[in-house]
Amino acid sequence: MKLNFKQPSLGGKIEVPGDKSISHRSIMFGALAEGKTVIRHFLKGEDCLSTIDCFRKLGVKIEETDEEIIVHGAGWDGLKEPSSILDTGNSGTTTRLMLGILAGRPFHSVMIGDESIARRPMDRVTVPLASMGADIAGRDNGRFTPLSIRGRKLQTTEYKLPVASAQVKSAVIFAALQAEGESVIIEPEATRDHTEKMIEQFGGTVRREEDRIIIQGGQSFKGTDVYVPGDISSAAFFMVAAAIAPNSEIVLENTGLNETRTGIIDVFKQMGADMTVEKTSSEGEEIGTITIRTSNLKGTEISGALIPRLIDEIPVIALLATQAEGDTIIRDAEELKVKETNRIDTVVDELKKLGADIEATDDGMIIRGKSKLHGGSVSSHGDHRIGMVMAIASLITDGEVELDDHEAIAVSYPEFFEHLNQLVK
Ligand SMILES: O=C(O)C1=C[C@@H](OP(=O)(O)O)[C@@H](O)[C@H](O)C1
Ligand SMILES: C=C(OP(=O)(O)O)C(=O)O
Repeated sequence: MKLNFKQPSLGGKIEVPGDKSISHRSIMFGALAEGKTVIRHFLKGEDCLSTIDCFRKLGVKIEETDEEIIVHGAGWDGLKEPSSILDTGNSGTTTRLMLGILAGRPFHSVMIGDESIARRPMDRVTVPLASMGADIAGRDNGRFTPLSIRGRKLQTTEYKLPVASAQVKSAVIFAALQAEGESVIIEPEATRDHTEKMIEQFGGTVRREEDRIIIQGGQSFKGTDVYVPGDISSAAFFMVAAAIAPNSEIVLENTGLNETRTGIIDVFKQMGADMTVEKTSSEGEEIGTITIRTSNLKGTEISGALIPRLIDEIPVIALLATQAEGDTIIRDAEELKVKETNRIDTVVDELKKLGADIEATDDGMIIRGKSKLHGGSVSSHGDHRIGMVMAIASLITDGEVELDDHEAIAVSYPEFFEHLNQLVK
C-alpha cells in the first residue's frame, strides 16, 4: 500500500472501535453464563472473530447483527466437546484465556493458531494450569501450539505471576473459577483488570487485597448487557498522529479509561502534550473523551509499573518520541519480544528505514528526538500494531511510504484507514 499524505493536519471527531480485551472477555463470559448476553460496540476485528468462532465450535449459539452480538450461554456445562480444531488465528488473548477455560471442562479439545502464535510462549499458562491438575500437551513440552487439552477436575492454587501478564492472570482465574475452594493469584505489578470487572458484571464475586486476587471456585454467571468502550490501544494511534502533525486537534469519544490501561495518558502528560481528558461514565469500565492537539513534546523515561499499563502502545510511543525534544528511554519492556512480533526489533528496524534515530536495548529502546523522517519501504511484518505505527509515521514523512502487509491491521482495527482518511485535512 502506498501512503502519500503530504504532511497534513488532522481534525474532527471519531469513536474508535470497541476494546479488544473487553470484547474477547464478553464472548467468554457470555458463553459461560446462563441466559442471553447482548454486547454493543463489540470489536469485529479478526482476533475477536476468532474467539466467536472457537465458542461456536464449542456449541455456543452466537448471533451477529450490525449493532449487536448476542450470546446464548448455557452455563459452564453448555460447552461441548468440539468436533474440529479450535483456530485462535493471531490472537494470544484467545489462546491463553481459553486454555484456562478448557483445562477444567470434561472433554478433549485441540487448539492451533497462525505462524505468529506458534512462536509465542504458552508455557507461562500451561505450567500454572498443570499445577492445578490440568492435562495439556503441546509442541516442545507444552510450550507452543498446537496444544491438546484433556479437561479434568482442577484444584485450587496460590500462584505468584512471574511476569506481569493479564493473559496469564486471566487464564488462572478461569481455571480457579472451576476448582473447589479458594484460589489466590499474586500480581507483582498491576495488569489490566477487565476479567475481574467482568466477573462482577456477570453476577460473580472476586476479592482484591493489595496485590492478591482471591477467587472462590464453583461460581456461576448470569447473562447480561455489555457495552464495550472504545479501545484506548487503538485511540493511541490517533493521539500520536494529532500530537505530531501540524495545526491539529482531534476528539476521541467514548474511549475506555480503565486505570490499568491509561499509561499512555500519563506519558503524554509527562511529555507535555496539549491534551484534555474528560470522564463521562464511571460505572463498571470508565469511559471518557480525549481531545488532543499538536504538541511541543519533551523526551521522557518510561519504565517499571507503567509498562503493563501501556504495553501495546510502546511501538507508537516510539514514533511520538522521534518528534520530541531530547531523548526518550524505555526500560523493563522485555515482554515486547513475545508479542505478535519481537516489537523491540520490528519497531526499531522499521522506524530506522524512515530516518528515525532509535536504538534497541535488552529491555526496551532509546529514541533521540527531533528526527526528520523521510519516505521509504516498510513492513508490518504481519503485526497489526507495527502496521499502524508505520501508517501514522507516513503523515509526517517527507515523501511516500510504501507499507507492505497492511492487511494485518484488521486484527484489531478494521476501520483504521477509513478513520485516518476521515481525520486527515
Ligand atoms: O489480557 C489481555 O487482553 C491482553 C494482555 C496483554 O498481554 P499480556 O498478558 O501477554 O501482557 C496485551 O498485550 C494484549 O494485547 C491483551
Ligand atoms: C499483543 C496483542 O494481542 P494478543 O496477545 O491477544 O495477540 C496486541 O493486541 O497487541
